[in-house]
Amino acid sequence: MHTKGSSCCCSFEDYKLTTEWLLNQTRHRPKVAVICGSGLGLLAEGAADKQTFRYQDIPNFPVSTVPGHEGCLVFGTIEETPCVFMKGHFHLCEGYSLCQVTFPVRIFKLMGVEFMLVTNASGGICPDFKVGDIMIIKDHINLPGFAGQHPLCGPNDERFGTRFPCMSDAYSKDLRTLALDVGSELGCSDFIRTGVYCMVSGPNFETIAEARVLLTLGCDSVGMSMVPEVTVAKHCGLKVLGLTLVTNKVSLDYSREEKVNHDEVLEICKMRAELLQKLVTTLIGRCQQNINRQ
Ligand SMILES: O=P(O)(O)O[C@@H]1C[C@H](O)[C@@H](CO)O1
Ligand SMILES: Nc1nc2[nH]cnc2c(=O)[nH]1
Repeated sequence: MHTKGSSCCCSFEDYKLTTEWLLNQTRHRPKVAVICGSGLGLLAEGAADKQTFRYQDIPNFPVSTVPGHEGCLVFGTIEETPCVFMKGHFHLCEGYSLCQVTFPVRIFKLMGVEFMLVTNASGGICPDFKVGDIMIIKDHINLPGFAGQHPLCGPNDERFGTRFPCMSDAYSKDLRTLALDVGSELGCSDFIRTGVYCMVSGPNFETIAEARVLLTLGCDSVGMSMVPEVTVAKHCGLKVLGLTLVTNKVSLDYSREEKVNHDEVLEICKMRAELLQKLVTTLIGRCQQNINRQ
């Protein structure tokens, strides 16, 4: 089903088979999808009436290999809103094609999902950012995409979206405003930021020279995921909100000695997981009110 190389694409039958398999296995019909980044699987714990499927048991699904990614799909409800959570997502640096990385997004679309909340861990580039900040993503830079590593390269299936999609409004303004309002209600305004997120492939963290380039490009934080999923979500008409947790400061200065590592990333995710769960749960509840009003 998956072939290597940038023209990798899954056939519509592959998406249909997986979707039908899931629709037969669960009575849940999610309206909201939440992709949980490294160490953020706790977000799914707040759901009621949970039903869990391991990625390895779902036809055509890849499996998570990065520590901090449990590798299961959790259906459930948050304040009466039917949701589906990805406890762990996929990365280019794991060796997956972008078709595999973004495969779940089109499944969510076919299942009837309307909103997608994506979370991940990232390194803070903006000098004002602090470890533990939560950045609401207003825009992204798809660096791998500049070099043709792009989930929409290859044959375009019009059943999902247009050949040349607009990406300037990838992150819903309404959902960003809602996230800011909910953040301030929860007393988090001191560490809620808004900014531009840049994706690189990884798996190494940035050199100092690379970090300086990203700062010059206007990036506020950098990570190794999220952008392919957002791109495919926008292509197929899902509303998207991206929240990235700043788990470390990217070094911009040769005289500074600190060295980032994945354990440190997971430590900060653990510290903020409960608050992020509260933020996401409240947001989903408000989204439902928006859906009801539409
Ligand atoms: O939240 P994600 O999965 O993007 O986590 C980032 C990317 C790497 O998995 C990890 C590096 O520490 O952080
Ligand atoms: N590329 C990148 N990804 C991250 N994920 C968490 N922290 C970082 C970082 O500093 N750089």
